[in-house]
Amino acid sequence: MSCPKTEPHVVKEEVLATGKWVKLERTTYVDPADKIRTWETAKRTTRPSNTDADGVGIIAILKRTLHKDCVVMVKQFRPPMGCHTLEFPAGLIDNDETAEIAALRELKEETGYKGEVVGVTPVTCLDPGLSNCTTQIVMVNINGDDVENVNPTQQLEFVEVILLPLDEFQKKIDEVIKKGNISVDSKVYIYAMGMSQAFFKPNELPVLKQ
Ligand SMILES: Nc1nc(=O)[nH]c2c1ncn2[C@H]1C[C@H](O)[C@@H](COP(=O)(O)OP(=O)(O)O)O1
Repeated sequence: MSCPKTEPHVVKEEVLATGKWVKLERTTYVDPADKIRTWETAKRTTRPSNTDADGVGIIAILKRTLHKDCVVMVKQFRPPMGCHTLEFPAGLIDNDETAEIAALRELKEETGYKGEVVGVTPVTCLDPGLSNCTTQIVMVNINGDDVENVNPTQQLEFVEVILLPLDEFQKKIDEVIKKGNISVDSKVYIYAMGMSQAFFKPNELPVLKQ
């Protein structure tokens, strides 16, 4: 016997606790079997009214003469993880900012580099089983030969900038992980796996397999 199919939807959102940056809600929803259920949901309190994205992540490629292209990464202590993390530069979108403007501002603040936007993703979710948090990934090229990018000055003293060659990205990340006590952002690792696939096994892309 087949179950009747309902379009699942949210019917109620109750705030259980609110902090300055984050709130906890009880979300009441109707599931596909037409049953009423609840979910514990975390939300940021800071999402600007002009966008569905909370923040941006920045894939910044540093291009310099006579150097390999490098991905600009940041290492910092993340209190929720209780350890350092290796991430793409990232940050929250300020009110009335576009993703592109936020990305160039955050890149400059966190790494000192001035970049040029070459692409931007749609709004994507980050951890949908826990939170409605969203991000747009912004692709940025940095002209490392430009005089203002030769000795970049960051504005955040607790953020360490790490340059990793694009053609060995996954290998270099694995080396960082081996040293221990650091967590790598899953977006970073998945990008690294995609790069390895593209560089070393282009004919084995899953889409080409029968
Ligand atoms: N969940 C958070 N708890 C906090 O206590 N403070 C937080 C949270 N999220 C952001 N912030 C604060 C910390 C910074 O001062 C500002 C801006 O963060 P931003 O640099 O834009 O984003 P991250 O790269 O994710 O730190 O917000």
